[in-house]
Amino acid sequence: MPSSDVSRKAGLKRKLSNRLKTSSRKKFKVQERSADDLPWKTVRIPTEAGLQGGEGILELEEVEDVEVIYEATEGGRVAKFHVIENKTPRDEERDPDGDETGHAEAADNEPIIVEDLPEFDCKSAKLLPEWQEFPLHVKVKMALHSKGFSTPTAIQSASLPFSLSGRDVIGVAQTGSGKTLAYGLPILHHLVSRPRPSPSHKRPLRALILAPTRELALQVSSHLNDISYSMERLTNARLSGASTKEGSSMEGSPSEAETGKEANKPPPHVSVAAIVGGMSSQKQRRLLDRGVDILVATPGRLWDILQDDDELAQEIRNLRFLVLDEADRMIEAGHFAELENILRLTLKETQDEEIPDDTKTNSGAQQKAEDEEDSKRGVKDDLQTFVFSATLSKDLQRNLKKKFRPKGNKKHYKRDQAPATTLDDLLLRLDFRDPDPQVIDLSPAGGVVSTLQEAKIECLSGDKDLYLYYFLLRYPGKSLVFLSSIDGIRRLMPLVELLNIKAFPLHSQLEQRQRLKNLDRFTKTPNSVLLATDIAARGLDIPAVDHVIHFQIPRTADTYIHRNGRTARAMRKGFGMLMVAPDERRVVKVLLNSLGREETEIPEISVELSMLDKLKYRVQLAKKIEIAQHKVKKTKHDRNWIKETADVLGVELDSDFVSDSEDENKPSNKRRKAQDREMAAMKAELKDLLSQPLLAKGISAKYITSGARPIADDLLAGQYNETMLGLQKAEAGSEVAAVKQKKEAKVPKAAVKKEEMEEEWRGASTVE
Ligand SMILES: Nc1ncnc2c1ncn2[C@@H]1O[C@H](COP(=O)(O)OP(=O)(O)OP(=O)(O)O)[C@@H](O)[C@H]1O
Repeated sequence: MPSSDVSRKAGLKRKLSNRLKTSSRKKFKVQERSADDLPWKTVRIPTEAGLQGGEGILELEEVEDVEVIYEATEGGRVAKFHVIENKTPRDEERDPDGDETGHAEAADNEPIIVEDLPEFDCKSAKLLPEWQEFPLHVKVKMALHSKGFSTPTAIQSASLPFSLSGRDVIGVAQTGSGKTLAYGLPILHHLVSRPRPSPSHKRPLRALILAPTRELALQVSSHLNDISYSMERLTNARLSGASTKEGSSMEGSPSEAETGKEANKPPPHVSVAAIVGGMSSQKQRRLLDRGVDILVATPGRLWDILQDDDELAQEIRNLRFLVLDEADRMIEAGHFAELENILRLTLKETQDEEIPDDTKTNSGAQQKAEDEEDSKRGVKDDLQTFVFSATLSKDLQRNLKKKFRPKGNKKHYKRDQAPATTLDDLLLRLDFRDPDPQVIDLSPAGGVVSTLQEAKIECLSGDKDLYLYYFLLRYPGKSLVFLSSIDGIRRLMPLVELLNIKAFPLHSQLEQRQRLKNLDRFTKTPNSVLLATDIAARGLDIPAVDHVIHFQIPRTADTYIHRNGRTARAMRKGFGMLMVAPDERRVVKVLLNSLGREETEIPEISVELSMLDKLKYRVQLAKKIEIAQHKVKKTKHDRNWIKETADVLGVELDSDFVSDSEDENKPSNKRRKAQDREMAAMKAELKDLLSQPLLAKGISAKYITSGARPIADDLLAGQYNETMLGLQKAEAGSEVAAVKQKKEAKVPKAAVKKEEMEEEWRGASTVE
């Protein structure tokens, strides 16, 4: 290490110390690092020095912007290294003083915040070698380490070099590939690199993340909060005068929040909040009044709040980061107008933006000149924009890029321009400050994640309930079942419950609190089922979903990709199954063709027909009960409605109607009683059926070592299906592969087709 550098920085420290001694101003500690983790740069050794090879010197390194502080400890004098601000080029442009909180000149009586950064040496301890190339703040790295994220995902690796150097990024990568942190890490890095905001100042909004659904917005905010909490926990920050905890380690000593020492706790370095519809808007407003760094919002609720909050509107005009997560879905979700209104706030104040006029073209020379002008101009101001999705059409990506290419024959976008009509139109109005936003497209061919096994079941639509029941028993696990309509969920829910399947609904007509509760219960209940509409299709990161079942066919290829994306996340295995009725076959074909795929690529799952027969009666009986229950509920509901309406209108009801419920001998009451008895009998029968073991063909339950298929060995090896005795435990994907191989190996193609067709269209059950 060249000693001149160190002594220069030591001098700087002395200067700082002197100033601090004479002032009671707020003091911020900058990053503290171990010697090995300083931003060392290799010194090029001139060839003329003649030191190459064999001289005992392999590499010389130097370091800049580091304070060396000597502390007297019991064990002697200890040197500590403080790195001064870790900035992106844009930070420097915007904020040469390194304080964008607007309170560098803090009040004299403010408390001092002290932080203990634990020894975190990713270089020498090799804790996070895979993250080494990314200049992320040490606190961010510590949090990544504590979460066990030892390797960046592909989209993170590909986008971080650009986002950390201040560029705008359009990122497309498969579902479950870590896109949230791909855009979240540069934001966290930026925020944690500035001094910790003062407790007595409202922090200005720095990042706005827009997400299409409430659940996704809440999930993104909790994901980022999680990292922020980890940073906090590992940093052990406290207000000066508070007792110091000893032995702060990489795993982190308990935080003050955990030990209840709230009084000494400074505000978090980074604060993240979500504002979404369906939750208390007063509370959300209070949150905003207190000030947050990162706001995650659905466009609808944000626009509601913005309409009477000029301060927030102003903050959005001054954002440092704007993120559109799953932008394509935001349009489908009917947030078009609100989204556009919000985006208008982020347009550059002084200059109308340009969008290309595709009807006119540029000459090559003109184009070149304008490109040069662009690159000379560099970034216009400091807003960084990130657009991420698993599905952003190639056309749109091209158009977004093209926006910055041909500058001749400019068409100006004005603030009062007519509303956008398509996603392309809308995104083209995004005011990227970067003259050449970086497009990173890592989406897999055909939209299929490599760890996803796809399959289908072809059956009559009336048989879907039966096949679904079969699937859930045959392949226990966490299953997310997608339906296209809320009515469909309302019909299926009581049926699966009668069949003793643990199921939870999720759709837009449920209250937000109930939606979150159901998601949580689904997450925590093993072998449970979530019956959901497409509000659950995008972005939700529910841990360990084993199966995605398309009970009703998705309407678009994008929805198919996003639904499937709820499983096979973060390189885990997953299974997606289409349930195709004859009249849906064409839709499936079109859908797959639009992904450049063939319908025949998706194999059929093998079904144990003998088992299906046994389940048929259960399903029929459950349906009968469900229909009868529905009838009773409806009659009750109608009677109550008539009574309530009559009350409101002050109308007297017919005496027969009023006394109906009391008179035992009335024919209608007798009928009702008989119905109740019938219902009780059916329920008892179903209960009995559900309690009986389901035996596969050739199985003897009494003599497990005999019968056509002895099951003793499977039982001993724990390889048995718990509800279907005689069938081995199996993963849904493995049975698909077996069928594929069998067909390919043994049966001539023509014969397979005929046999399959007969089976496919015969149907298995009828609804009575
Ligand atoms: N570097 C990493 N190492 C390990 N796990 C990670 C890493 N980054 C993110 N994850 C985890 O991967 C999971 C998926 O991440 P995320 O929800 O960001 O995916 P996504 O690409 O946004 O998916 P979708 O397109 O469905 O919204 C999360 O549980 C997240 O915690």
